Amino acid sequence: MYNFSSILTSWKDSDFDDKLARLRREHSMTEYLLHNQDIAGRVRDVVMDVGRRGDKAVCEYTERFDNIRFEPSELRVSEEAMHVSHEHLPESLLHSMRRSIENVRDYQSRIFVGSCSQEGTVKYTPLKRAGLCIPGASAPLPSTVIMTAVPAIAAGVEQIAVISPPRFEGSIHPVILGLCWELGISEVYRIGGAQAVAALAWGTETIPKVDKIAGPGNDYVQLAKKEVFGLVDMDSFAGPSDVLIMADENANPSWIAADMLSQAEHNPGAGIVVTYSESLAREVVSEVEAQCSRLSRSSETAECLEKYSAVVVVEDEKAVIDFANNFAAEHLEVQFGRRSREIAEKIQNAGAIFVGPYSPVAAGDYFAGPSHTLPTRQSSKYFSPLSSNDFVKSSSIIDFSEKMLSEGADDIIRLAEIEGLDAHAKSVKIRLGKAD
Ligand SMILES: NC(=O)c1ccc[n+]([C@@H]2O[C@H](COP(=O)([O-])OP(=O)(O)OC[C@H]3O[C@@H](n4cnc5c(N)ncnc54)[C@H](O)[C@@H]3O)[C@@H](O)[C@H]2O)c1
Ligand SMILES: N[C@H](CO)Cc1c[nH]c[nH+]1
Ligand SMILES: [Zn+2]
Repeated sequence: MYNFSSILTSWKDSDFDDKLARLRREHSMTEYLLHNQDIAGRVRDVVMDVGRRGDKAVCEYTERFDNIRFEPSELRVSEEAMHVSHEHLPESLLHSMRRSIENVRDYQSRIFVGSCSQEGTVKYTPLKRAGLCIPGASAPLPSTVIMTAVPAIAAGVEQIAVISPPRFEGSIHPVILGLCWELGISEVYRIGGAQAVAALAWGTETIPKVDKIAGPGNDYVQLAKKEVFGLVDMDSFAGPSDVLIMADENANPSWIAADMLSQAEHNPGAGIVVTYSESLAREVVSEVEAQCSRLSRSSETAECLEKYSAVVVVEDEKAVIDFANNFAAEHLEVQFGRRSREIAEKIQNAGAIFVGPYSPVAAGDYFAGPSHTLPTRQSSKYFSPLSSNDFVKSSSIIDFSEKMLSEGADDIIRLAEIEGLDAHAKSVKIRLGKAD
């Protein structure tokens, strides 16, 4: 059995401030970007090289980082392989996937701004071509296909290209392929990391350029998305997973422990609890110790608990809420029994908020409807979850009549003249017969 007593920390302990500062550093975007300039530099080199040399560079980096030698013509998965993978999906799995897809489609359609009529003010147009990153190195994540592709489909994106890193013998997990086929996506490339993001952003001889790249991934994927911003659009920084669980004294310690472990098993992943109840905190730690050893990925999960996780006891309820707003979690659980909704109302910073004891993160990861691709490293202070609204762009509409122009003419002319831009002023005057 594991001993995780070191993750417990209380405001009454002398080293509390130090432990909290370490936890904040571990999860801070600022610290991460300041101290990973070397990776960012290598990612930039890969991105630029792919821009200059296209497929040749993509194949070289795939050989270097994934140990697979491909010819450019082999990068795209054949439709035959995708069709066969779909045929082999077990009926029960396909049934669960379809229920999940329906929930996501329904939620993403309901929140889509593009379907609200804004006649005469703004025009929404779906992006034509989106590139989606599906992780596959530490663990293949088929559910991420649903959580990235269905929002794009709900927005009306015409073409979707998927990248996912090659595993042994260059294959992609068959469930990822089968699921893409189920969703009508037939353009899948078996490449990952910065080289794959760069290929989608620049376009290569065999991979057509996209308009936006979205989806989770490791440091190389996320830093490459940041690097190609401008050439294409990108979604948030969706890196290593975390959950912050706010709990009162009546919350269930074994359920909380299970939810902490479910994020820590992502490796890298973090489970953090904040409560004002010392007895609950102690029970959570014992439960984590008891449950961790029974998991199939127990040693990696234990490592993530020790490195990135914590059970924090603070003074009172207000301190719990302040901690949560400061931490800006990717996933935030509110385990305050009947008061969970009321407490959730006080939260400003969180990627997704899971309200009450029957909303584990797993419900959002697989089924509820919002995408599980969420901003990490405390970036939920300024980024939002991936959604159908990421796959639409807007054009403003200015549709003046002669009357409207003449009513605004003096102001427009004055504002243009103060900038010394006579031609701007004249373009109004000429229409109203005021030009000299
Ligand atoms: N925030 C979210 O919404 C969310 C959702 C799902 C997954 N995730 C996260 O996504 C991540 C997935 O990571 P993964 O390990 O599966 O990787 P990945 O599949 O995202 O990327 C793997 C690729 O990285 C490249 N790479 C690896 N080591 C490299 C090196 N030393 N130099 C250059 N390139 C290198 C390789 O080309 C490899 O193919 C995890 O952190 C997981 O927690 C986040
Ligand atoms: N919790 C992860 C990041 O939000 C997503 C995921 C995929 N599969 C299981 N979980
Ligand atoms: Zn998860």
